[in-house]
Amino acid sequence: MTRTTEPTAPTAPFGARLRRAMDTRGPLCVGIDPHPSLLAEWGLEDDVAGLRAFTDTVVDSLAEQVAVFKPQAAFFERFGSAGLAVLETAVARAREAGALVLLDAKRGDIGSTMAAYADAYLRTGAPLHVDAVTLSPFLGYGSLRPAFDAARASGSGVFVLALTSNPEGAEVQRARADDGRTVAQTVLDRLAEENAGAEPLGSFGAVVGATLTRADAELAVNGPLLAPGMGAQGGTAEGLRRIFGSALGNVLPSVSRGVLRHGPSPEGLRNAARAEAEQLAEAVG
Ligand SMILES: O=C(O)c1cc(=O)[nH]c(=O)n1[C@@H]1O[C@H](COP(=O)(O)O)[C@@H](O)[C@H]1O
Repeated sequence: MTRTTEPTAPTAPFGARLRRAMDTRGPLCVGIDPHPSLLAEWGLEDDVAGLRAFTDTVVDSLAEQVAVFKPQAAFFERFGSAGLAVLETAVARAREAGALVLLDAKRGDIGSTMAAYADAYLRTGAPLHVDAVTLSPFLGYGSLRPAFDAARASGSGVFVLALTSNPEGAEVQRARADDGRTVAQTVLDRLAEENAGAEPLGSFGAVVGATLTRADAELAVNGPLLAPGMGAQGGTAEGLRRIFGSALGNVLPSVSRGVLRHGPSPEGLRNAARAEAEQLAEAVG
């Protein structure tokens, strides 16, 4: 009988591993969003074989170059268990090649169910264990506690939605609580508590869109700030300086379609990711 070996927990916490990846590979996250329209542009069918070819090409082309991949779970879930199998393989291959994997799942639920999500993504040895996962705090920040606990135990990380890149987000996220703080600021303040004392960087990040005009929030959470919305949604490298100010050093800009539309040629993908990284280094440095 063949025994499978349980992977050991990563030695360093996610924040430290992310800091090292951003410093050595540049602060760029490439989203893996296999939209049906992109599959068509790549000459692929909108089926599991097309999904697998697309995902493998992105991972094989960029895994030694980019700091972080962010697969968007929805595009894999569209295909049921076969799609999840593609995701599982991609996660393993990306991590083997030295890239970190942030699964964009935006999970959020009552605490007891949150514990099951944490078990799915943040437990060492789970089939879909990733380096970090995106979470939604809108059932109450405290409901995410099982995910923080699981992440600490396995050296993983989480990114909590604070100020999202879509225009509809503001009506919830900019709403003010009785103490005058916005909902987003309450999330950011709780993350700062979570990351207190962590060096060189905490493992618990916030999502702050690259499309905002201004943050109008205190962003010093001592953790990473994922900035999606670059490219296709209008976010620019120059805009990051305006939004993030002195927190710029902790920003992980994320681009999906802006890079993916340069495939299926591996060279095209690599050049696009390199160009993004250079622009970012110039704007952020
Ligand atoms: O959590 C995210 O990644 C996310 C948060 C947010 O505020 N806005 C946002 O666009 N995203 C995700 O980032 C990706 C953006 O893709 P592009 O617009 O193609 O770069 C999608 O997978 C979105 O689901």
